[in-house]
Amino acid sequence: MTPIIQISQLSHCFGKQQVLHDLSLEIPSGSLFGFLGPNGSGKTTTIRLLLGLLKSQNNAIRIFGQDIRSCRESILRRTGALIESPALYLHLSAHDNLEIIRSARQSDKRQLAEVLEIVGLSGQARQKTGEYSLGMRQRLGIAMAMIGNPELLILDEPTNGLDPAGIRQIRELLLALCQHHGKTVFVSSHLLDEIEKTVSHLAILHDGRLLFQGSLAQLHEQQPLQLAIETDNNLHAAEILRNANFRIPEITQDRLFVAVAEKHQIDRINRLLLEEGLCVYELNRKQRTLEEVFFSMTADPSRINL
Ligand SMILES: Nc1ncnc2c1ncn2[C@@H]1O[C@H](COP(=O)(O)OP(=O)(O)OP(=O)(O)O)[C@@H](O)[C@H]1O
Repeated sequence: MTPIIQISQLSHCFGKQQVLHDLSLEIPSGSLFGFLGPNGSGKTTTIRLLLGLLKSQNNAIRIFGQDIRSCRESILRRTGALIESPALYLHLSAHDNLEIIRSARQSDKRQLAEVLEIVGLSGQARQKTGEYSLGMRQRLGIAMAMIGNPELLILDEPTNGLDPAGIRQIRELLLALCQHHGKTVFVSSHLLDEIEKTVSHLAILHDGRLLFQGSLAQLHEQQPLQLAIETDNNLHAAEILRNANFRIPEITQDRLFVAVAEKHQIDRINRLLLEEGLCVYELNRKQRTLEEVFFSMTADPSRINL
């Protein structure tokens, strides 16, 4: 896939504070790309640089193959954005808020009904946005970003402050935008569960440095394999495996977890336990959640070999 956004060695300083360090990223066209990082890691700064709201200090950002510094206008015509919360006229309806943007962008009037339908607000289109819930406002913000039918949507923390139902609606909306409406969606978030359920690709940022970029599958492949084992005597099983030089990171009441480097060790573990007369009830690969991976990376980024 051709990258729709290419960032190469992007650095940024606010005064003497360097907040981005040589950030290089490629966002594949058609992807739902999650941009993850703890508070203050530089996500919003990156997004503001992508949109030309901050001037990049080196020649590092290309979107649709064009340089943001020299082609900002033509890039923004093909890009919709939502940074945190949408700026709404609260005394106006959703329809009228959208109409202001539509007329400024001189896009087709039929788009209003279309975007309202996509974000599930057709029924409340004439209601004042001051009466909208936070989730409805965020969905309207995404509808606003879609006016002009942009190929690329850049959304900064669109689920911030939402309840679980609101988060789920945004998640379904982002998936639909990508899968059914052909958009590339670049979304920042610190909600790891959400990212794991939604994105096809992701990048992890920490203190302005990139720790990982790639697909979710690649991220999981890089993680050490662990086996969850249940036997009729887990303590004895742990002792047998330790004696055979296996590392046991964790024992819970009903399982022990064993670190394995290669697939064939699983067979060896099984044989060792059976030879010692243990009953093996379960032998299962344990996949670390994104949350576990994220915290292990951000707790000690130097350990990650990317
Ligand atoms: N306008 C500014 N002037 C000075 N420093 C800033 C400015 N904007 C951001 N920073 C600093 O840059 C760093 C990165 O901030 P940024 O908002 O990009 O992080 P973030 O990952 O988006 O965090 P959050 O999840 O809290 O929004 C922080 O240390 C922040 O204090």
